[in-house]
Formats: sequence, C-alpha cells, structure tokens
Amino acid sequence: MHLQMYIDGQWVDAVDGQKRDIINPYNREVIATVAEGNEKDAKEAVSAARRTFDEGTWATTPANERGEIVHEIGRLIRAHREELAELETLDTGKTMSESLDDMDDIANVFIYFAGLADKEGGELIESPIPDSTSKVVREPVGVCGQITPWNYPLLQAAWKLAPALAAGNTLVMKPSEITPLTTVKVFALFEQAGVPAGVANLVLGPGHTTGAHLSESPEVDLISFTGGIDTGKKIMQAASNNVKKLALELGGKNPNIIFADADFDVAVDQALNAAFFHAGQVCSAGARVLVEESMHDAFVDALVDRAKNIKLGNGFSEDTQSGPLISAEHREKVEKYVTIAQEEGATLALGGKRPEAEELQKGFFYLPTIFTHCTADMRIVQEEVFGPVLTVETFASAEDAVTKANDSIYGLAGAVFTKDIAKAENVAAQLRMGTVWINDFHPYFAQASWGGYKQSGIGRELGRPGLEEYTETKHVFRNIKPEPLEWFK
Ligand SMILES: NC(=O)c1ccc[n+]([C@@H]2O[C@H](COP(=O)([O-])OP(=O)(O)OC[C@H]3O[C@@H](n4cnc5c(N)ncnc54)[C@H](O)[C@@H]3O)[C@@H](O)[C@H]2O)c1
Ligand SMILES: C[N+](C)(C)CC=O
Repeated sequence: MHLQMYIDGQWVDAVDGQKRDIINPYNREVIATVAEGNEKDAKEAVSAARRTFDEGTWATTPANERGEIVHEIGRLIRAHREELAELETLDTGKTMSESLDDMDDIANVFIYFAGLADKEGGELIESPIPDSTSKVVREPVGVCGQITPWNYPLLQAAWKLAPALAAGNTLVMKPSEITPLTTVKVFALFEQAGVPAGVANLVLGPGHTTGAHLSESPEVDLISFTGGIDTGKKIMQAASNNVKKLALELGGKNPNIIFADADFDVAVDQALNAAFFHAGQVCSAGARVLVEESMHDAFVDALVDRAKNIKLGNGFSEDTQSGPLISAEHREKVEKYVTIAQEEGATLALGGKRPEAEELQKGFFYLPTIFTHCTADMRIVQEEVFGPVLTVETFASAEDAVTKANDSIYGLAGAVFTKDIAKAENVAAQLRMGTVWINDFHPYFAQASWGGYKQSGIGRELGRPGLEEYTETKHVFRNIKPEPLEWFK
C-alpha cells in the first residue's frame, strides 16, 4: 500500500519524491509506504487553502449545505467502520475493540458538527444608540493549520476537521508522521462526500518541516495542535510570527482520587482502566492515583493483583487487553522514567520491565507498572510518562487530596471516587482541570467540550466551544438615520 498527500483536490507524492515506511508496532512489519513531504509540500498545501478561502465559495456556501457534506462524511465513516478500525489497529497497535469505538466516536463527531453548522449564525443586539441596529455575526477564521499526534490518530483529527469544515474554513491537516493511514483514508471519503477541491488539504511528513511551516506561515490564520507540551511551546512561538489564532491540546498528569468510602470494586476496576487503557498512551490517563490512607494497602494489593493479569498481545486477537507502545523510541522514554522513579525512592510494586513472552519480543511491549510510596515532589508523579506506569500516593483528608491533585503544571482531567456525592461535587469544584469525572474515568463525547487548564492547553475542542474556536465574531452596527456630525466645522 502506498499513500499520497491530498493537495488542491489532487493525490500527490512529495515534491522531493521522499517516502516513509509505516511500521506495525506489534511486530515491526512495514504496513505501508507514504509520501514524505517537507516545507515545500506544506507551502503548496497552504497556498491551495489560502486561494480557496479567498475565493470565498466554501465560506459562502449556505451553512446547511456545508452541514450536509459534513454529515455525509460521518455517514461514510460509519459505512467504512471496520476497514478504518483495522488500519488504526495496524498503525497504532491498539485493540480492535478500541479502534471500533474510536470510529463510532469519530462518526458521531462529524454528525454532531454537521448539526451545529447552521445553528451558530450570530445574534441581534439591543443597541443602546437610537435609530441603529446592531448584530454580531459569526464568520470562518480562514485558513486553519491542524497538527495531530499518534495515539488517537483519526479521532484527534476528527475533532479538528469536522468543526473547521462546518464553520466554512479551509484547512491543511498534518497527522503524525508515524500514524497517517486512517487520516489519508478519510480524506478519500471527503472527496466522495463532495468537499470541494482546495478546501481540505492533507500534507504528510515530520513535524519540524511540514508542521513547522504550518505554524510559521503568514498565510495560515489559525493553528490547532494536539500533542506534547514541548512541541506546543514551539508552535506557540512560531504562531506569534503573524499572531495567528492558537488552539493547543497538550499533555496531562491526571489525578485519580479514591476515598475510603468509594465502592471498592468499582474504584479498582476504574483505576486499572484509567491507567492502563491503550497502554497508558492517553493524554487523560489516570496515571496518578491518590488513595485515602486507610484504604491504601487493600487498594494497592487489588491493583497489583489485577494489573499483573492484563493480557498484552496483538490488537487483532480477541483476548488481547492491551497492545504495544507506539515505537522503540517511546518505549525507551518510558524505561527512562522507570529508572528515574527508582532513583527517586519510589517502590516498584509491579512490572518495571519488558515482558518475557516469546510472541511479544518483536513488538514494543512494556509490562503494566505500579509504583507505591510516591510523593508529589517526584518527577515520576509530576511528568507525563505516557505509558503503562501508575504511581500511588496517599492523602489524609479531602483538602489534602485537592491540594495534592492541583499540585501540577497540568490541568487536563481528573476523577474522584466516593459514595458521598456532596463530597464528590465539592472536590470536583476545587479541581483545576478541564474535565472531572465522578465515580467514572475516561468518558468524552462530541456534545461536551474538551481541553485543559494550566499548561494542558489553550481553548476547547468538541461541544459548541469546539465550533466557536473556528469562527471569528464580527459586530455590524448600522446607523438607520445618518446625519452630518458637524463636529469639525
Ligand atoms: N490534550 C489532548 O486532548 C491530547 C490528546 C492526544 C494526545 N495528547 C498529547 O500528545 C502527546 C503525544 O503525542 P506525540 O508524541 O505525537 O506528540 P508530539 O508533540 O511529539 O507530536 C505531535 C504532532 O506535532 C508534530 N510536530 C513535532 N514537532 C513539531 C514542530 N516543531 N512544529 C510543528 N509540529 C510538530 C508531530 O509531527 C506530530 O504530528 C502527549 O503529550 C499527549 O498527552 C493530548
Ligand atoms: C482526548 N482523548 C482522551 C481522546 C485522547 C487523549 O489522548
């Protein structure tokens, strides 16, 4: 399989003819080659998006018609659910059931934003000036650069593509260079759904060339990025070039607060899912458990007992519960953090190494790992590992739990488990995070906004704010009885 970029309605190889092998992280086999672009390709894609936006046809297409096209994309994704899920599993190693769930979420995101397309038209304002009218209208921002990570390749792309199209923008998408397959396939569905040439452009290649061009280019009006905090900072700097609008969805180190009065089985089950789902390669992973002192030993025993049985394997096998890490490089990063944790004095209660099973030797597998006796000042507690590594700390009171949970540069998500709902709501109100779950972990859906406080990001995706991000507001004031001012006579 060889996949190309999509620029100005044409499928093209890279200007310099470069290609990249795409690797299955389960067995290191080459599953596809893709065109490997650089700044030149990104420049062409941006020019096509700029010209198309400035021609005005897409922005002035009636919003309900744009909505119909976006709806059709959602319908086509549902129709190609299995094929897209298989590609996602091949590319990321995640289980088929995770990929199928992702495809359902992705289709829902397109259908949701399709429905919003003609419902954010603006508002009439009661003008305080006699004989005048005042209205605030919403318009597309213009050309949007969109950059996505490897952990949820198509899902993170959908959160950007659907609202940008619904709001009448043109765009250039750059997926992670290591997981582009589903995004390329969806651009073929865009064509089928009737997205006009030049409206949605796809460039493939490394971040420091293609992505950097999108961030710097004065022809781009908005840059929307999902990825790591260090890259986010570079993009923010580059975006200052032309003061472009900026949306950042960055990392997290998400606390999971377990009170002693929580339903024990539910809390254990959810804590495992929070930390080890998708091998912990989730921005909102509950990698930091805070458990009430009196419950600590029983809770840790249960976590270790269950986590050691998590079945690692091929994402296509029905009994696999967790796939590999994404790459050799990423596994080394996880291993580095395990060493750091041990040097910091955390106690290794489980894992801390690669699995020994023969069938797992080709892939980038790492065992579910649990550290106890952790404290908030440790790097293993403060920094995002983005792997199957869970730290456990204790707390003495609700106030102590909130203080520790908020002691972080991040503010993406967190959870609280207790049967005392008043206590849960009180804690939730004090957590400085974009999402707080009560007696659950991980739910997200198209209707509710997603994003981070503090250094977890800027702006929101999904929900109405996810569409507003892709619009500018304009106040149009009209004097109904214009008369000379006779001021400077
Ligand atoms: N907040 C969220 O909703 C959310 C969701 C998913 C992932 N993430 C975060 O993503 C990170 C993991 O993803 P990753 O390793 O792919 O992140 P990354 O920052 O390494 O890469 C993300 C994207 O940025 C591109 N990029 C790299 N350098 C660039 C540059 N100088 N200029 C422009 N683009 C550049 C990459 O090519 C890739 O497409 C984690 O930190 C995770 O928390 C956040
Ligand atoms: C935003 N989410 C949870 C879908 C993926 C984060 O990595």
